[in-house]
Amino acid sequence: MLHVEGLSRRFGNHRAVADASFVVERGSFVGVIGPSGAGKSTLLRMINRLVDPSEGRIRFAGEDVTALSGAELRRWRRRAAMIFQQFNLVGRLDVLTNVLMGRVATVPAWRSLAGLWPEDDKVIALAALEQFDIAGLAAQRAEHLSGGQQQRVAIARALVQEPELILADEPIASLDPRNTRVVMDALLRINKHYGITVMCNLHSLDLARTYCDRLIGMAAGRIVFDGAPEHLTDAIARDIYGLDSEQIADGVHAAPRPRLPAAALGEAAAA
Ligand SMILES: Nc1ncnc2c1ncn2[C@@H]1O[C@H](COP(=O)(O)OP(=O)(O)OP(=O)(O)O)[C@@H](O)[C@H]1O
Repeated sequence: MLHVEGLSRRFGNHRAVADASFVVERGSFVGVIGPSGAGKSTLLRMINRLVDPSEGRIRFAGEDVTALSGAELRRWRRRAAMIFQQFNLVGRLDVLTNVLMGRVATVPAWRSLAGLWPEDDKVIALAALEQFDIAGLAAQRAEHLSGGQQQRVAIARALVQEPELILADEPIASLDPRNTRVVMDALLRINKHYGITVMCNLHSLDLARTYCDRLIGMAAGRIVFDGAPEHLTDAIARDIYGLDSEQIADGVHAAPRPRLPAAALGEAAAA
């Protein structure tokens, strides 16, 4: 179980996340919704500790995540795998090797550096690709894949980390409608088939309502809704997004800001 208690993050005088508190039950699929700039990404990044909280505490299965550093923090990032809008694959490497990167903590460094991955890990990585119908792409360079295929590779890489929690930060923001469905189905499969808890930032209310069993609504850094999708009325959605009824009916919301690849921000690719 994930406990978030009074979590805040300030950038200068601006509070990107203000006093967020909630508990996430194991095995749930939680959508974090809200307009651009609401604090969704900062919230997820704090849980993974890519961003340090200014105040508050994160606990997971009794462990104080906010207090972790060094090797303990790296271990936490394996348990809480992050999926990014821009996929964060190594384009010049083949798909199988990208997925094997998710096993990097379980093999001696010399083996991964030399590309001498244990056969067992290759089997695990291929099986993960098969889960998402892309095993046939194993030998292709990641940069030659479509966005939807790349995001499925990123999800397979997260899966082979054997995480307990997946934090997906706008995973479908760069994808067309068909690939959006394919990627959301892949996340749903991870959640339902493997029982891995998923927290997913989404701009589309329609998608959030379709895939998530709980929604956390954010506006201006604060949590303004926390409940089942069926309890998120159009009136509440209007308040969260500051939109009119027609826009809510269309499921259209402010587009996310394009993000720099996390690698460019110095973040760990599959941390
Ligand atoms: N590194 C940073 N430095 C300064 N301000 C930041 C930083 N990261 C986020 N912010 C600010 O914090 C606020 C929340 O940003 P955040 O990216 O968490 O929102 P979001 O809901 O994920 O938005 P989007 O949907 O557009 O991705 C915004 O006002 C943003 O400009």
